[in-house]
Amino acid sequence: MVDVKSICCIGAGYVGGPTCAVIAYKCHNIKVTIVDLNQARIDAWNSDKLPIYEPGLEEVVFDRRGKNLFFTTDVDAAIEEADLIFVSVNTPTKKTGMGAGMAADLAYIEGATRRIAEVATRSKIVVEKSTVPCRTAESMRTILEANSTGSIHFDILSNPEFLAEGTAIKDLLNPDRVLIGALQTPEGISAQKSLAAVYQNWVPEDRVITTNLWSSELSKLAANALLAQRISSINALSAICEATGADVDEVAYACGRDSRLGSKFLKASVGFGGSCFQKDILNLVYLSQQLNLPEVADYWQQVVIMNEYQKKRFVRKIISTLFNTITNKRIAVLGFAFKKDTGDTRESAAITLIKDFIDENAHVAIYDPKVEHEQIYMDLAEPGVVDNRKQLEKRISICADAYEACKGADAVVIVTEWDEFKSDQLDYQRIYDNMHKPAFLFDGRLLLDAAQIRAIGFKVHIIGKNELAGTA
Ligand SMILES: NC(=O)C1=CN([C@@H]2O[C@H](COP(=O)(O)OP(=O)(O)OC[C@H]3O[C@@H](n4cnc5c(N)ncnc54)[C@H](O)[C@@H]3O)[C@@H](O)[C@H]2O)C=CC1
Ligand SMILES: O=C(O)[C@H]1O[C@H](OP(=O)(O)OP(=O)(O)OC[C@H]2O[C@@H](n3ccc(=O)[nH]c3=O)[C@H](O)[C@@H]2O)[C@H](O)[C@@H](O)[C@@H]1O
Repeated sequence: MVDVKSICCIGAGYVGGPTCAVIAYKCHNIKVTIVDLNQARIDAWNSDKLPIYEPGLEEVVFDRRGKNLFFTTDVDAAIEEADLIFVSVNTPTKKTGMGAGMAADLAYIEGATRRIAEVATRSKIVVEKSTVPCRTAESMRTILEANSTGSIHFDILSNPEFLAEGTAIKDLLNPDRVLIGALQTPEGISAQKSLAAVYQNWVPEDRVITTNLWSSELSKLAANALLAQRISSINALSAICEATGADVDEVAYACGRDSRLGSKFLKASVGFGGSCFQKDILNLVYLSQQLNLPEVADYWQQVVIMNEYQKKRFVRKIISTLFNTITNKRIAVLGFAFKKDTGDTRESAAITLIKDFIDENAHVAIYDPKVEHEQIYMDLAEPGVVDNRKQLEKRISICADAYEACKGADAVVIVTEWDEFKSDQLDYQRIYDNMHKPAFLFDGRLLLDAAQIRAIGFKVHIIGKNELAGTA
């Protein structure tokens, strides 16, 4: 077993940054160096304004930075110094070539692995932290072994990350479980124990689960698929609720009280977003196809199909309610991030919705408390449609607060569940007074008290609720 004294993390993103900052925070005797090829990102990690917004992250980073936590682009030096290396690079869906639109692009994993093989002059434990298809560790081991010389030995572990954005620090400080997969050889098991010992500095022993490598890799894809499946299930039910007068919140509560089902992750919404759910399910679909399991592939694919349906269904509802046209109407979109408490916009439902509104020739006024304006322009630019900034600026306005976005609007659409949009936080009377009449409000997050908002005069549509319910 190796007594880990020095850790390198390759990839200073949403996972590598917070995960390894928490290790430094909890293990003062371990030197943690987080590296990235992206100089701007590393500069931001070394500045007062960190590159990602995550509650509690600043406290952790500012406490340990310069002591046992370092951020640098000097990848080779950090690899060389480390006993243990986390590979936490991006694994996006492939855009071209075999498996395009489904399979994970493993080029960054391979690049980082080859770098380790080139630079290392002594044995290392290499930990797959990124989410990868089942058996990727085998490819990493083959590359490392083929490129290593003499007495250097590499142990590969799988240690997938389960944090959710917006609660990353909380999740890392108090995880439900830490999963470590290893080859079940004496060396593999010893490496597994070395990494377990790092986590056991703050995670209770019974929450550190050890499995074989392939179970660990597949468990990560499985966990995300099961979570996303719950959202698609409740969203499918939300359509039935709207058509029947059942209330999706009441249905979710009634079902969630069954201890076999549990109450979490049953919030109907305008559709799940984020960089991982769709990517990881498609990855699982591709894996199933490759394994010649078409029924299994179709089963998981349906979770993504339902998510797309939910977004389109919401857009259709908005357009039909606004008398079948939103041309030249002002639509205020509250929230652009894929969920609250993050500035991350990857795969956010807001992007799909707003592009559809633009296609219908509406003017879209957007407000989000944490997303950078430049990011919104980047996400909405679409070659051939609104491919330059000037064109886009004519179609959207990015506003400083919700009141500015809603001023003169025909409809307000709540897309992200930020606390500041709740009925008791925002002055909806003031918003109503400054809107075109009839003033429509579409709540894609079940955030508002419908009766209260209707009493002001708004025409309200809430996902999973039928306007006429209770009146029949
Ligand atoms: N974002 C999330 O909440 C979660 C993500 N994951 C998984 O973790 C992995 C990383 O995700 P994120 O942190 O969100 O990605 P990210 O895109 O924010 O960060 C990845 C970083 O790796 C860097 N990088 C790529 N190749 C490199 C190389 N050869 N050397 C040095 N740096 C390199 C990139 O410049 C980038 O800054 C993905 O596999 C993702 O599926 C897992 C759990 C949660
Ligand atoms: O692999 C990953 O990247 C991570 O993906 C998700 O985390 P994340 O995407 O950050 O956030 P979630 O809280 O899971 O939310 C994902 C999306 O589902 C939506 N959601 C979530 C819960 C719910 O009940 N309803 C619902 O619509 C959210 O608004 C958001 O758009 C998982 O929760 C993490 O465990 C996992 O590590």
